[in-house]
Amino acid sequence: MPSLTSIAESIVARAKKLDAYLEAQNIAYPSFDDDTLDQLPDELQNERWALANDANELKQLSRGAEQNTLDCALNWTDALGLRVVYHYKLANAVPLDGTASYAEIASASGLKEDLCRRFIHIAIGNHVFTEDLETQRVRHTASSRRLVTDQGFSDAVGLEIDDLGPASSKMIDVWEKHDQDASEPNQSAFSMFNETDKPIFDLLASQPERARRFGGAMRYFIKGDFWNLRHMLALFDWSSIDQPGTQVADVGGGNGQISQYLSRYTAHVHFIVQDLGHVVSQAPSQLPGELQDRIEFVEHNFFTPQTMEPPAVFLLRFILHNWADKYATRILQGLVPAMRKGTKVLIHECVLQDGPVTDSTSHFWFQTDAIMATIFNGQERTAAEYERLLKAADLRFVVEAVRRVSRPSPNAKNPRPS
Ligand SMILES: C[S@@+](CC[C@H](N)C(=O)[O-])C[C@H]1O[C@@H](n2cnc3c(N)ncnc32)[C@H](O)[C@@H]1O
Repeated sequence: MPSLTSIAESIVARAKKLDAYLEAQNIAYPSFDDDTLDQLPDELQNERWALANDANELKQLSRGAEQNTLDCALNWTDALGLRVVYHYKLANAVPLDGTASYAEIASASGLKEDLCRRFIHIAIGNHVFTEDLETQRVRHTASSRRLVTDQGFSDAVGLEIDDLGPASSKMIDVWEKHDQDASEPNQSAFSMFNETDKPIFDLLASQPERARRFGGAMRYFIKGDFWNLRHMLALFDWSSIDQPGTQVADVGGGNGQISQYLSRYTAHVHFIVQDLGHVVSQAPSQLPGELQDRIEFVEHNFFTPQTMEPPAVFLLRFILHNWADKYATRILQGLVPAMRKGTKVLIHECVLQDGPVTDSTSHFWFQTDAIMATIFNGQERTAAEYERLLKAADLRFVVEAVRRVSRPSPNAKNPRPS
């Protein structure tokens, strides 16, 4: 382990680089009121996340083993503070550029004044709101203000804090009930918490506001660079199959947005987007006219054997992580009847790193593993786990390559080259 001083020196070196850029561009230093680091160029965004990781490591070392573990154990109190803020829309009760008294916040939100004060004070510990010392009036920080001004951000916070976090409290009960072998999507912690035997999307289908929030949160998350579709171009040489007559099956391809993107970077490939009936019946109407003859939508349940002529490529993007091994294996087995020697299966997923991961950037993917477990009984996997899955489906699958995009923070907003 490096000395505290050397970690601190790394922090100083990184901070100097960021400060130098801000100064040269006449941009204010970041504050809790104004998150100016969002304005950093692509090449400095990675420096920013590295600074955060170093700072986090130094913080954890200086807090020490006990306090650091207790910090983790006490996370629920901060989550509760944020949940109260979210639930009662306390951020909306404070003017964007002014202040509000606790009485005014109480009257606008419907939450009793003393509860407003207590839980806003908890949130202030995470720089969600601040309070003027003399007047005791509440003022926004960048975080609380964004809850008001950015619906997607608010949806993302709400989904985690109001829906998924509480549902995760049932994870161990699910394991106990199913001999630690829970694989059914309708027996997830989410389903148990919501006292239903429906899987998440069936339940949300009858709850429009929750479904809207889920969709809003997903759209917010995939604005991050990790999900930028241009990575699809770097991960596979599409020109190698771009000949007349070539077909690509986009399995679970939704409304065809991936195929649409790829069709703009190929001249000849014909894309067959497969999904459930209710999805493919809506999708063609959203297709731009010039792509009508490049992209076809076909109803296909991926748990059933493929009946199409063997395509050059089966593309599975963010499909397998929604499913436990039992089902992921079946999805892969379903491809086999339409495979010939040389047929490619492109699995585009987050691939967990092997071994211990402590930096907060990579740790995010282990957090998504917890999310997959909670809502679907699904999971994120390492490369070795994907290989095991493929071999369990059919011993003839051969892993040719595992390609990773450079590892920007999943929440980084600015696109950067892969
Ligand atoms: C997480 S989304 C991924 C969509 C797309 N591949 C992407 O990367 O944006 C999962 C997709 O699988 C589809 N799906 C779920 N169950 C399915 C099934 N049994 N057969 C075919 N598609 C299914 C869903 O409708 C949805 O479009």
